[in-house]
Amino acid sequence: MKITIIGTGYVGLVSGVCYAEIGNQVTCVDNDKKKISMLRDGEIPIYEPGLKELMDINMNVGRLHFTTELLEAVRTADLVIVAVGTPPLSTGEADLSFVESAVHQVALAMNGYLVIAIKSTVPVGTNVRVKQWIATKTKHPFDVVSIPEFMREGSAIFDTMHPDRIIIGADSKRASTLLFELHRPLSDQIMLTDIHSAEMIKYASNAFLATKISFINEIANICEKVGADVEEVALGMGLDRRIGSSFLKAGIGYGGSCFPKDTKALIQIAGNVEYDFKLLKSVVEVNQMQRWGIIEKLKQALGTLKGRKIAIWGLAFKPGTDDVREAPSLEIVAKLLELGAKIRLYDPVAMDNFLRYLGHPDIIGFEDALEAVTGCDAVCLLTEWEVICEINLKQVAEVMASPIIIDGRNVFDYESVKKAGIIYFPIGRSKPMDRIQST
Ligand SMILES: NC(=O)c1ccc[n+]([C@@H]2O[C@H](COP(=O)([O-])OP(=O)(O)OC[C@H]3O[C@@H](n4cnc5c(N)ncnc54)[C@H](O)[C@@H]3O)[C@@H](O)[C@H]2O)c1
Ligand SMILES: O=c1ccn([C@@H]2O[C@H](COP(=O)(O)OP(=O)(O)O[C@H]3O[C@H](CO)[C@@H](O)[C@H](O)[C@H]3O)[C@@H](O)[C@H]2O)c(=O)[nH]1
Repeated sequence: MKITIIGTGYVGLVSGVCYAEIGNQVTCVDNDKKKISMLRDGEIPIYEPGLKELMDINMNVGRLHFTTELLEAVRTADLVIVAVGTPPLSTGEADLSFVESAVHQVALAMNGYLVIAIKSTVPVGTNVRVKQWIATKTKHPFDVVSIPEFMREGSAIFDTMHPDRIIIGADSKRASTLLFELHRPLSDQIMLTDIHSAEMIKYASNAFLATKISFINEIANICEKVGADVEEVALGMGLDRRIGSSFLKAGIGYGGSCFPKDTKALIQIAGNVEYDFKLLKSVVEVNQMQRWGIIEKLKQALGTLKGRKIAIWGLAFKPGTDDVREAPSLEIVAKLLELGAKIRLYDPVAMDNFLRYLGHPDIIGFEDALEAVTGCDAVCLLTEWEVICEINLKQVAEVMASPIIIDGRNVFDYESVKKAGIIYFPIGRSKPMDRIQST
């Protein structure tokens, strides 16, 4: 199948590479000339494990191409997939201007029947508007299909090649058959549904996962007060198959380019039809509060933070990516600077992106996790990179001015930190000794 993808960001690039890998001819279009020139030279603008290797293979066999020439790419395609961004507006609503502009360009380029599939995350009802936008610009016949994307950054290739399910929202047999054929090699769990439901499945899935995270974070906060251990609680809850163990990891809350934006957008979608989505509003509020737990623990450990040297381990919103969009690290570091702390940063891949958002004379970046904590009064672990989880805690204790770890991702166990002589503040875990005493 000849596929043209408009928008070569995380989703467009990973999808393009994977569709090529299963034998399709793929052209990825972007209006960012610098990005396309990099990609043509075989360089990738993002950090995503396994992506470069798969991209090289498919470029070398001539199945994967990059261009800024949308018109030619649309005219030669059996299927056009739109994967441009839908960032949040200040109201929380999704900004659909990139989608609107992209489909206008597609409509103007059409020279016959075309299936246009929307992969961008768009509010319920958008694809009906997309049809209207296209119809005003072309006389050629077309179908619009919704194919929401569920990949996670950091494991995007695996998620795309082995998806739990494919959702196809369509109102035309011809179009849904084309999309079904494309995805058949990837999954035997393909659900055909109407367009509105497909759009809602995407938001509802992200909102549900975000709810699980905020739920376990509140349980963690209660655990701290009643002498329980949230890691034990999550393990015990997850053994119930109706609950499941995933997305029950307590910490500093969710970040990234999707959960924060999509939860707020769903609150708006509900609000637009006069429905007050109380539960989801609380999920967002709990998530926002959760990151301040790190600052509270630092104050508990050090008293004032003015003039203190604080190290930050991990800046990306999760391990496996260089993405810092809506990462808790941004707000936590900004708050620490406001409180007068001197910041030492370490992240294996996200440092440059972070400093682009938040450069400051009181911030110094390091290329080594141990160097970053040397001489520091405390370190806050914000992203559970493997290299940080496996650090030699004894060495950490030796080089720090005071060996204090605030563990925002609960990666260390009490025995190891105790042996290393570290003063340890995890999230939602009371010390085993305290638990024994409280029984
Ligand atoms: N990032 C993820 O993990 C993820 C996962 C699932 C769904 N989504 C959704 O997918 C969509 C894309 O997300 P992303 O993270 O890939 O965004 P992104 O910002 O990384 O990439 C979007 C790309 O589209 C390009 N673009 C914008 N307008 C264009 C136009 N008119 N013509 C050609 N190119 C254009 C931009 O230059 C950019 O390269 C969003 O709606 C997002 O919510 C993202
Ligand atoms: O138990 C957990 C699981 C995740 N997180 C945090 O939640 C955020 C999101 O993590 P994850 O879902 O793994 O990454 P994303 O790449 O944002 O993927 C989500 O958002 C994408 C964009 O919509 C969807 O496609 C994916 O299905 C959905 O998982 C990160 O900050 C994690 O640290 C937790 O705090 N606890």
